[in-house]
Amino acid sequence: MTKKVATITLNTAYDLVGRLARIELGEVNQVETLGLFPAGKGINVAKVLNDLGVKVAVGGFLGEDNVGDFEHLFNSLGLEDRFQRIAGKTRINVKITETEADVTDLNFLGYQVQPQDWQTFVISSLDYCRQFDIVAVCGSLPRGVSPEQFSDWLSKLAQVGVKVVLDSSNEALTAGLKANPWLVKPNHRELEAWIGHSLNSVDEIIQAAQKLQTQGIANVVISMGSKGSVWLSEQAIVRAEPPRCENVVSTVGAGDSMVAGLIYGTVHQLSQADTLAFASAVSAFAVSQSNVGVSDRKLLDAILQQVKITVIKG
Ligand SMILES: Nc1ncnc2c1ncn2[C@@H]1O[C@H](COP(=O)(O)OP(=O)(O)OP(=O)(O)O)[C@@H](O)[C@H]1O
Ligand SMILES: O=P(O)(O)OC[C@@]1(O)O[C@H](CO)[C@@H](O)[C@@H]1O
Repeated sequence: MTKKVATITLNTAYDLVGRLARIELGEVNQVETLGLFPAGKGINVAKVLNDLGVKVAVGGFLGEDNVGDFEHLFNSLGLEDRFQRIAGKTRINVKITETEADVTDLNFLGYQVQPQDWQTFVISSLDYCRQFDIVAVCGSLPRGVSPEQFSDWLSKLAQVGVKVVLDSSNEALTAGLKANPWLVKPNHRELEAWIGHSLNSVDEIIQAAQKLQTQGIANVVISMGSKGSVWLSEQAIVRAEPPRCENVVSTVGAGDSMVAGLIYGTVHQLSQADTLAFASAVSAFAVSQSNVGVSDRKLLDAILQQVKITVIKG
């Protein structure tokens, strides 16, 4: 039977994505706008899964003042809309890619979740999530949701019997880890922040990831940008190296595309190595475009052929 998938985004965002040679602080900067997208990590994961032919439901919070483009997206893709509308606006995140540099993020403030909103969310989400096999909980916490509330809800979600995939950062990641999700995907920097010191080689990254594993997390996937990723499970440690992308347009959503690829592999019962190879190809595909999604399956297959997989232990 096909596995049912939902993604939860508590802190949704409109992404305003652009590109310029170099940001001059204090000056007027002309930006080549690449798009304004209804987004947030869980929505990005859902968009990619939908392109890959996996049916997805989406939930979390949306500000009722600027909900239009989100509803248009859900309708046009046929995503099952479980979002709770609350007072206020969904935030806008500005993302600028400089030539030969990383993305600069300017994340603005959005809605504030009220205690009553959270109570309603906890009751309804724990109810509707029962019908799913995999629930991906992605992104940061909005104002009004404490790490303790998040951890408590996530523990209850795991107890419902779904496979919880967690992709978050900072205090939400630390709090979420206490709920023993089935899979986590921090990036290299997030792992450093969690462990409290820098990690300067793949070996050091694996050692730190093993500490996460011993906390009771069955699958720990660490993404390392253009250097690829490692996946530690009870069975094996696998490393994937994507091909070098010559034309990086925007790395926004690369991590979300990887999470979508990991879920795709799980849904289709691929092996650990095949799943990580597939997820690497999907995420490498993502950096060559301004938005997330898989528009060209042939190109994805071509990238997949170039992913290098190494079984480090297994
Ligand atoms: N320049 C690149 N070339 C090829 N693949 C890449 C590149 N950058 C990222 N990737 C792929 O995307 C995956 C996720 O990237 P990264 O570690 O930057 O995630 P992230 O920081 O969670 O991303 P996000 O920007 O979505 O938060 C990597 O493991 C890799 O497979
Ligand atoms: O502030 P968060 O929730 O951690 O991240 C939000 C965000 O940066 O993540 C996505 C890219 O991964 C974007 O669509 C969105 O703006």
